[in-house]
Amino acid sequence: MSSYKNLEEYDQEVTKEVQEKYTSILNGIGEDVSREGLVKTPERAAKAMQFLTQGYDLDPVKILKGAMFKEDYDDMVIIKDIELYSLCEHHMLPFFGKAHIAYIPNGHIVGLSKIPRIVDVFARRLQVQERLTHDILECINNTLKPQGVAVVIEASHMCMMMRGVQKQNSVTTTSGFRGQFEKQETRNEFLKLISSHLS
Ligand SMILES: Nc1nc2c(ncn2[C@@H]2O[C@H](COP(=O)(O)OP(=O)(O)OP(=O)(O)O)[C@@H](O)[C@H]2O)c(=O)[nH]1
Ligand SMILES: [Zn+2]
Repeated sequence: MSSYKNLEEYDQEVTKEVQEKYTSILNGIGEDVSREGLVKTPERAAKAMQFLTQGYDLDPVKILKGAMFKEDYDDMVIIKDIELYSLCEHHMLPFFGKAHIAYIPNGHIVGLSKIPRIVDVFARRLQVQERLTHDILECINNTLKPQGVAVVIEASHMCMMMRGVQKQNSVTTTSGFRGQFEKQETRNEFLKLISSHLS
């Protein structure tokens, strides 16, 4: 089964190559790479970047297929408030927030933890929020083949907070709906349930 990378699992050649680039970046911004605090920074940054982009090496279909169980339950299953951290592909700065995901089974349910796992698989890549939303949506739709699937993501983008327009409070919401969730009634039930505070 796919799992997250341990530090010792980083590809040494990739680490070395990326590390050299980070040394150039530090030099480029006028830093002294030989000062104590920075000596190991290029290596740390190279490993951090590999961690944050490890989703390219993971197979979300395999993750879902590894825990699909035959079950007749055919009501809505919602996993809400799944925290996510990704990197915007325009600035390589973080965007972060929550995903709310629902599906209506069609003969098979999926192990609950696999939904947040596939969120991480797609979030740990260079992304835009819209594509991240659709990647998750299509993966569940094509693999689980449910009666319907819905994905809502609410996120804050550091590239809009720390730089650029410098807006601290704006939240971007993206959504995608397939199957039964294309019907207004089902979609509204889902939206009502994710905005309630039952939990
Ligand atoms: N649609 C979308 N845009 C994003 C996302 N993340 C960052 N962006 C935007 O990507 C755009 C890139 O625009 P550019 O004008 O090429 O870059 P820029 O000069 O750095 O733009 P500013 O951020 O406005 O300073 C910006 O408007 C960002 O806000 C995302 O997930 N989705
Ligand atoms: Zn950005």
